[in-house]
Amino acid sequence: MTPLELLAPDEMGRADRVAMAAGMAGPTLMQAAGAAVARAVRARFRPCRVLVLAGPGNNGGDGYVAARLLEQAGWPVAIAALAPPRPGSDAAGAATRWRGPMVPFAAEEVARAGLVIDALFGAGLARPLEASVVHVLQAARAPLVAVDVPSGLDGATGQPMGYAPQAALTVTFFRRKPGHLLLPGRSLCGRLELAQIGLPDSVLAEIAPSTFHNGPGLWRLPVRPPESHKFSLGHVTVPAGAALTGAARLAAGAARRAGAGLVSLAAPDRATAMLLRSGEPGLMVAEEAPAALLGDERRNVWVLGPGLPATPATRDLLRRVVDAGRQVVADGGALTAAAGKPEALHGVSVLTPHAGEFARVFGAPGEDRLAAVRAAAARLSAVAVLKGADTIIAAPDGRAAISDNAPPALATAGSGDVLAGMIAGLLAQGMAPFEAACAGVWLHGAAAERALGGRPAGAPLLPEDFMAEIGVSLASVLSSRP
Ligand SMILES: NC(=O)C1=CN([C@@H]2O[C@H](COP(=O)(O)OP(=O)(O)OC[C@H]3O[C@@H](n4cnc5c(N)ncnc54)[C@H](O)[C@@H]3O)[C@@H](O)[C@H]2O)[C@@H](O)CC1
Ligand SMILES: [K+]
Repeated sequence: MTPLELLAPDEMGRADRVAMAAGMAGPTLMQAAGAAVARAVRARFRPCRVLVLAGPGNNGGDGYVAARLLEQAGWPVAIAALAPPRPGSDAAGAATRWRGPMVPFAAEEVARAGLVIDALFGAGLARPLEASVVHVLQAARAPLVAVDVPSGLDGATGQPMGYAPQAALTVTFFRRKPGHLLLPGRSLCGRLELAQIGLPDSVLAEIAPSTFHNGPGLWRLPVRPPESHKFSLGHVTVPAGAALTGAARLAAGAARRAGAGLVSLAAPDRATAMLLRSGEPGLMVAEEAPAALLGDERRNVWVLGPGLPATPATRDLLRRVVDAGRQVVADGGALTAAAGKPEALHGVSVLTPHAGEFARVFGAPGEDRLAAVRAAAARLSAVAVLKGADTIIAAPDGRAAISDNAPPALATAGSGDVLAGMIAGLLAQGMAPFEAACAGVWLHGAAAERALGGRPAGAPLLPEDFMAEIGVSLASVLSSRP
């Protein structure tokens, strides 16, 4: 299985140094990295005229090794060096073993190639590419294979520093980097291959990675003991607004399917209660004012926001629920009601903003969304989930996870309400907030994937449709576990 830890470029550099201090030789790692690139190229492409663009650092060094091995395999290869490696460096060692043709670092050379290997910059990227380098990269007509990352892509954030080329294939080493999963990095990498180059996993003990690829290996779903009864599996309460009752119903339906023992909607008035009762038969509808339900401590988790208005009343309700010691998943109206006032959300367990809501509450996240979500989680001592095609989940203790299994079909109204309900349903059964949020996000994507059933990932999908697949997705994770 692909390891779940993700290493930012500086952590990767530390891993490298730890291994070297333990006696691992730099040239050995470089040889293994270059060999992995050559192997991936040979597996995916037919022999053709290869041009390796080599930078001055170790990324370039990997390129020299790959060039040599491809040439030995009979491929026509040339190298265009942007700058020579620093004398005495591992890359300089790799360069001296290259006996094949060197060509100018020029657009015409790139345009003539049948395959371009981009070994300009990897983890050592320090500033945006110069315009002349961008010009050369943009001349490529052929597929581009990136060594470690497409040059210009910040491996920590997934954002190009200005420009990064579109790769058909990216070969990275030891562990994936956050930028391989975060957008637009994930798209720019094309197909991603992870190669092991001899670095032992034990170096991770010193790095203590805190960023992970979200997947079932990262959390454990609650398993119902035989003596379970509905009251032992939590009670999720979802206050509904008078308008947008559908949002609350979706959240409540999702909480049930995620396994909460009891789920009830709280109606703001009699007419809304009637409307809500016409929904699923298993959903309970309370007609008391939400605050009157707070005395019942078995109502352990509240979903606040789907379909609630962004008003001071919503903010007050959130405060009362938190002060009563209940867990809260804050979404929609509850988030917008905290626009510019993040402290209004203090005490919630999980908040699930989309990009717009995140910006309203905390300000625009900027280039480094991973850092911004971590900062939001730390600031509120809550789990923060920034929803999107590359949902980021961060815990106040510094852990973060990146999800990449959401099909674009999930970009539809109601999808977020379902997610908030799923997370609440998992929390209600006793999962810890970070694990519940990660599991909810992943199962949400998995349910959508199932609902698509082989249709294109961007095909339209109704929340009702993928909600029906939550139970199966959950069951398949449970049954794949010993
Ligand atoms: N475990 C590891 O960390 C391993 C790393 N390897 C390779 O080493 C790479 C990292 O090597 P380095 O740390 O030498 O870094 P890079 O090779 O990514 O680049 C560093 C060099 O590029 C220059 N530079 C940075 N940005 C520039 C820009 N925009 N324009 C012009 N010059 C710029 C720097 O001044 C420095 O000379 C990885 O990406 C990977 O490909 C492999 O060799 C094997 C093992
Ligand atoms: K590169």
